[in-house]
Amino acid sequence: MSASTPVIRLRGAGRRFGAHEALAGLDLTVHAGERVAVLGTSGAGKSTLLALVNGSLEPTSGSVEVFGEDPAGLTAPQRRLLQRRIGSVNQDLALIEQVRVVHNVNAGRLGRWSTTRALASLVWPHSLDVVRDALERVDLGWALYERTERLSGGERQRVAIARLLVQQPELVVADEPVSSLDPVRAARVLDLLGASPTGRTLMVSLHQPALAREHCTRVVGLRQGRIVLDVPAADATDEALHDLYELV
Ligand SMILES: Nc1ncnc2c1ncn2[C@@H]1O[C@H](COP(=O)(O)OP(=O)(O)OP(=O)(O)O)[C@@H](O)[C@H]1O
Repeated sequence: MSASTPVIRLRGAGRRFGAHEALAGLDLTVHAGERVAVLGTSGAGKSTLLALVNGSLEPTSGSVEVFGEDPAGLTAPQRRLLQRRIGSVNQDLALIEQVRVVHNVNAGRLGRWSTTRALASLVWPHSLDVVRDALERVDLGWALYERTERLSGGERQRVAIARLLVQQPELVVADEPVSSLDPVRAARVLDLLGASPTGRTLMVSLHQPALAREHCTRVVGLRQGRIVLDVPAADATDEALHDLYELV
C-alpha cells in the first residue's frame, strides 16, 4: 500500500438482507488521519456501513477495500493480519461477562500473542502496566480486577474502549461507542479514539451531531441506505443536517 492509498474505499457498495436493501451504491473514500462521523436516523444503515468497513459483513454489490485490500478476496491468515490493523467497537461490545476486566482489556492484544501466551495470561495477566494505563485513560483505573458482569453499561462501554486502546489499531471503526456515556466522558472517549501520534483514522457512528462537529473532521450522512451528505465537520450545521433527521 502506498502512502496515497486510501484507508477505506467503497465503490458502488451495497448490502441486502433478503429483499431489504440496507445500503445501496455507496461511493466513499477515506484517507489516513481522517475522523469520519456517520450520522443518520435509526435504521439508516450506519451499523451496516461500519460492518462492511470492519470486515464483519461483505457487500452484496460493489466493492469495499480497506488498506488497499478487499477482505473478501483474502485468505484466512491474510484476513487476520488485516484485522489486527482495525479496531472495532460494536453496539454489543463483545465483552466476556464472567471474567475480570483485565482479561477483557488484554483481549485487544490477542491477535499479536501466541496461543500459549494468551492462555497463560488468563492465569497470570500479562502486560498489566499497559492494561492499567488504558483503564486509567477511560477513568476505570479502579476496575482492573472487577468482574465485568458487575459493571454498569457506561463502564462496560469504556472497558471496550480500553481494549481497543491496547490494540493500537491504525483504523478505528466504532458503532455508537459513547451511547451510554455522560457528556464529559463521551467527549473524552472520542478524543481518545481519534488521538494517536501517527494520525489514526476513525469512522464512528453517532446520534449527537454536536459531538461529530467537535471531534471529527468529516460528516457523512446516511438516509435510507444512501449517502445524502458528505461535508467537512465544520459545515455540518443544524440546517445542513435538518433533512437527514426529518421523519420519513
Ligand atoms: N442482519 C440483518 N438482517 C435483516 N435486516 C437487517 C440486518 N441488519 C440490519 N438490517 C436492516 O438494515 C437496515 C439498516 O440497519 P442498521 O442497523 O445498519 O441501521 P442503523 O442506522 O445502524 O440504526 P440504529 O441507529 O438504530 O443502530 C434496517 O432496516 C435494519 O432492519
